[in-house]
Amino acid sequence: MEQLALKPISKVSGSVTLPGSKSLSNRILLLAALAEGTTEVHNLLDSDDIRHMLDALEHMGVNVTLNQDKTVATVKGCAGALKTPLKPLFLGNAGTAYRPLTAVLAATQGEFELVGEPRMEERPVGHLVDAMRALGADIEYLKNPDYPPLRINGKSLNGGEVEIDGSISSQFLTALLMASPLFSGDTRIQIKGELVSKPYIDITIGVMAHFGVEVNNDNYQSFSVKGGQTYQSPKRIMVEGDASSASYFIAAAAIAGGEVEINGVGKQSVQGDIGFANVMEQVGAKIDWYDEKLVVRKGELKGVDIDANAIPDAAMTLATVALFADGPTAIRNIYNWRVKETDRLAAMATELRKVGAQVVEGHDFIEITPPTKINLTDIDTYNDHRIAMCFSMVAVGGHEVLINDPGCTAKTFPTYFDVLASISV
Ligand SMILES: O=C(O)C1=C[C@@H](OP(=O)(O)O)[C@@H](O)[C@H](O)C1
Ligand SMILES: C=C(OP(=O)(O)O)C(=O)O
Repeated sequence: MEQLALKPISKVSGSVTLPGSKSLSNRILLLAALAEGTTEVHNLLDSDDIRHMLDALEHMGVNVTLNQDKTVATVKGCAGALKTPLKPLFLGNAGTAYRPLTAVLAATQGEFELVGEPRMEERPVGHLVDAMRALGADIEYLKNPDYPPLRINGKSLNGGEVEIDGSISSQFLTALLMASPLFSGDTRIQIKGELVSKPYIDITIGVMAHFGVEVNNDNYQSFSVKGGQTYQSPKRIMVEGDASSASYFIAAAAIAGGEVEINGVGKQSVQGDIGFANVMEQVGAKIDWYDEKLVVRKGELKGVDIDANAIPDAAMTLATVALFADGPTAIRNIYNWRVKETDRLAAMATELRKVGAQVVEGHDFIEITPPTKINLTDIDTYNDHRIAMCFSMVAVGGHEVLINDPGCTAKTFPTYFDVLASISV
């Protein structure tokens, strides 16, 4: 297996331009494909998760052309008329492709098989399938109940009143919302349990609005969408930089200093993970906020105790920032770390202990006490892009670290280690 030896970094300084947001890219591609009209998507992310969505759309007859560096896509909308693909749609481990496609295809005439990487078969999808079945969808589990792969016999659905469990993943509600305008009648969705990762629902509602569909959100408890609508292309749409990817550069500047300008997200960001910048201000980073960029400098780093339910992805970065804080850090209300690329609570606890931290791993929290001495060790990355990127903070803190399988960053940020090198001194 490939291993990357990251040498100690004494300072980070300069400017980075973030790749496009994963969450926005895959939502926009799917709605552009379903829409009436042609959409030019700018600053699209070029990564594995997006490629899986693009391949799936292509296999269903959608015409997409990409520019040379694959950051501008021209999508000819099919006005809801996706074709039955000749083979199963392989969606890797991309939740933002798998979940929305499950709901949308269940409401589209045709037969579809949705498959993925082995880990995708361990990531639950039952809450979404339950809701879709309650609306009359014909979805079959091909291996284990509640988990991918799925066979979908798509057909016209009427909509109506439906409940969905929101306690494990917001992606199920996102998927149901995106499919709702395709139902013939109106839909009213009631949330069961406490909805997690709420800011991602704002992203969904915002993208749907760009495509001409309004969602009524009653305090994240119930949602309503009118039926019988076709998405309308906005003609041109710009993807903002990825706020989760920004977290690594915010953290790096806060730990190592120098000054880093991060282009692509700022005060105007629609992504909840921008909240990581506020958390880092609490930790001690010095941040200047502009509409679409941040400038970050080092500060004295304090341990904090936060509820990170709203920023589950960026919060992982805090777990490695914690290695350099002056006291313990607690990250709470993150049970669903366990059902993402790997069991992230267990994996982060194991790898942080290898570096020398004292760690308490709870059912839905992690507490990290910084080590007195950082050990030289190799970091297992569990095919989880974020673990690979998070542990680069060890080098940023001035200690060599060996990252196993660094190529796993291809899920959302294939050029991450090059971009980090470009600002490292
Ligand atoms: O809707 C989205 O774009 C996402 C929602 C979050 O998942 P959960 O809602 O499962 O927490 C997040 O972790 C994921 O990376 C992207
Ligand atoms: C949880 C993640 O991915 P997914 O979109 O596959 O859920 C992630 O990117 O951290």
